[in-house]
Amino acid sequence: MSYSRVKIAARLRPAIPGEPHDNAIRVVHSDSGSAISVDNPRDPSQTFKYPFSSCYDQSSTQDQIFDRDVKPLLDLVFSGVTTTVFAYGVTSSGKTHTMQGTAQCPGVIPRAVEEIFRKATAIGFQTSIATSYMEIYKDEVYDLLVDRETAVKLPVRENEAGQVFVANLSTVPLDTFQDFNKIFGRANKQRSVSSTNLNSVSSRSHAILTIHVTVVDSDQNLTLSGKLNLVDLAGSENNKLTGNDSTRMAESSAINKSLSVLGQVVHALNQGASRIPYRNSKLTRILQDALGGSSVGLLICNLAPGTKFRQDTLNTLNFAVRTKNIQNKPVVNQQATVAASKPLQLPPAQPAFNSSIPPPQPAAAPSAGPSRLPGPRPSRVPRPSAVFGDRGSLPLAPLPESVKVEEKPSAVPLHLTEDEINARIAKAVELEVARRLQEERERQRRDDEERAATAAALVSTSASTSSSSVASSASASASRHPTDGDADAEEEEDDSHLESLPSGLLTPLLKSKGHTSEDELKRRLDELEARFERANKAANAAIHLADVLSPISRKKTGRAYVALARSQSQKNNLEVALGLYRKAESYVPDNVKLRERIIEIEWAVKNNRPFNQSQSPKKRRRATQSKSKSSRSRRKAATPNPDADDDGSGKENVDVAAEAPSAGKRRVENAEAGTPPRKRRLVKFEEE
Ligand SMILES: Nc1ncnc2c1ncn2[C@@H]1O[C@H](COP(=O)(O)OP(=O)(O)OP(=O)(O)O)[C@@H](O)[C@H]1O
Repeated sequence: MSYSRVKIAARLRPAIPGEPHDNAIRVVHSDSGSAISVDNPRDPSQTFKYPFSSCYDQSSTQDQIFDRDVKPLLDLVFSGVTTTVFAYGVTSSGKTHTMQGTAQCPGVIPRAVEEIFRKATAIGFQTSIATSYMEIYKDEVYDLLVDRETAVKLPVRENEAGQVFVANLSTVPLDTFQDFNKIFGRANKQRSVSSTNLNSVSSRSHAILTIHVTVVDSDQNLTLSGKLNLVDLAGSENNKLTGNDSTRMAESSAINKSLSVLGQVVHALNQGASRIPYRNSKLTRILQDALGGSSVGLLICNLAPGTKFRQDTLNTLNFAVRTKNIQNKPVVNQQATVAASKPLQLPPAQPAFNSSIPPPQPAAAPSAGPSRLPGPRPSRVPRPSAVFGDRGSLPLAPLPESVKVEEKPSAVPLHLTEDEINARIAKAVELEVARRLQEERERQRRDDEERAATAAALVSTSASTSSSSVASSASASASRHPTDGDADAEEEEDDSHLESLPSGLLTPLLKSKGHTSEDELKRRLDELEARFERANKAANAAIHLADVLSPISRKKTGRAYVALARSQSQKNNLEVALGLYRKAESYVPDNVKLRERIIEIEWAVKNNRPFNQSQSPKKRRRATQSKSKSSRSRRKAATPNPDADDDGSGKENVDVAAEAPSAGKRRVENAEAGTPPRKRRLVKFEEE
């Protein structure tokens, strides 16, 4: 199988009037290539370098980007390959400017369509061009080629071949570039935009324009169906900077959520995960083909200049680095051309985005004919191809080796008998029923996931009185690592992301609300594990529950076990506590403090010694506060407290590993000696 990686182009926009600008983000060119250079926010003497094959600086022009990175892809479209160009970046970084541009400085979209018309004329073969245009606004899909007033939410569906398509999306045949300009201009007025502090015309939706190109070689009896998807993503937003009101906030949260899922998809693809969470948002579902599918991809990373945008820039660049590794398996969509025959009325089940559409009407001689909008939706029923004169074989661009040629069955069956037609209708009905069942299953799955997320939160509530501080410490920790980028941080924030958890698994944890007794918590945790074991057995798999929970759920489950363990150790049931701490460790294996606690209790059990439980969280907090007042009083306040790490909430046991790895190492070493680990550790603290 041949692969094609997503190509990356980075573009830094100039500062716009009134915007403070500095040199924190730069484009550098050297003998080894070009790169984006960003000062390290924590240490300005250091810089991060992101090398990409195309880096455009603030003086770059629209035609430079088009000529160098987009134009070469158009040959592929004429060869029957789906190609996707998407602009990604924080709000106001120049995505719409790059993709749409202005009348004076047209962007990638008008340039690409103009070039497609030019090529269509030049190749001298029967070529038809059509367009569809949709926006994803608050995770709903709308057709931008119909009147806004009458536009309805469009469902995203999958056909029997597993191809995702937007049902009822109109596809408008185009005769000339001028036709396109009119339609595109009108549609853009319908796109959802608003003014924010960062951008007076900020896009509030993701816009996906598709140009369908169908080339017919009647001599070879071949029809090639290529597509160019041009995607202007909405920008990720920091609500503090944008000054969003409640409506904008709702839009912003939908934008950020879908971009977060995009990050998760890219992350999962890079990890080679068995399940890629395409279905978690409409954006990723629709872009599925461009991300690890059969499309050739170009990601344009738009960057805004200056220190103000530095963190966003790092996030964008980290996303680009991950996207660079995605491998697509491009295919040529070709099918045998069929002679004209009586059109057959079949239910519209043709994918609108991810697979070839039926050939639209052949392009007529250029004319400034009336626009097809807002007339009735064009039919999506396959149209017969016309027969053309002898022109030899198609002068197609040589295909890269990575592109696989895929024969598709003819779009229009010939000479069907009535029985055959009935059989097809029956099949279509069956498919529709199957689709509805699938939708129902999908709905149930989503419900289960929501319940699972609630259950995980319930575990947390039961286990910890200060779980919110865990969340804030987790997010603080994420923000402390600028190069970690958006995808990881977002993944951590998404509590409900329980990847391959068998459905209904966490249901027992939902049974009662409010206060959960220790016994009840224990019972539910046992039930949770037992159910998982059963599911595991049924699936003949040897997977541990911890392996399938999301990081957040793992932490929460670990925390629940820590709470139980702590309670047992307070009652001096050390062996039981030890077992529970070990359970907790299986969910958070990297936690240094938890490991240390286990060693301490093991030591106490082995030597038949009591184990001294910690102070209450309040006391410990007070002790910590007084610590900061003076180093002298700190020594007194921190009276040798063997449990200083454990406030009973279990929270510290799941978040500190990254903070104190060296301390943890030191303590483990101590534990191997013959004296109680606590005392030795305290000596160490005194020494410090
Ligand atoms: N290369 C450029 N040269 C000149 N001006 C630019 C350039 N790129 C962007 N701009 C200007 O910056 C502003 C923001 O650009 P644009 O609207 O394209 O951002 P965006 O990333 O699409 O934002 P949003 O996500 O909020 O829609 C606009 O005023 C635009 O004209």
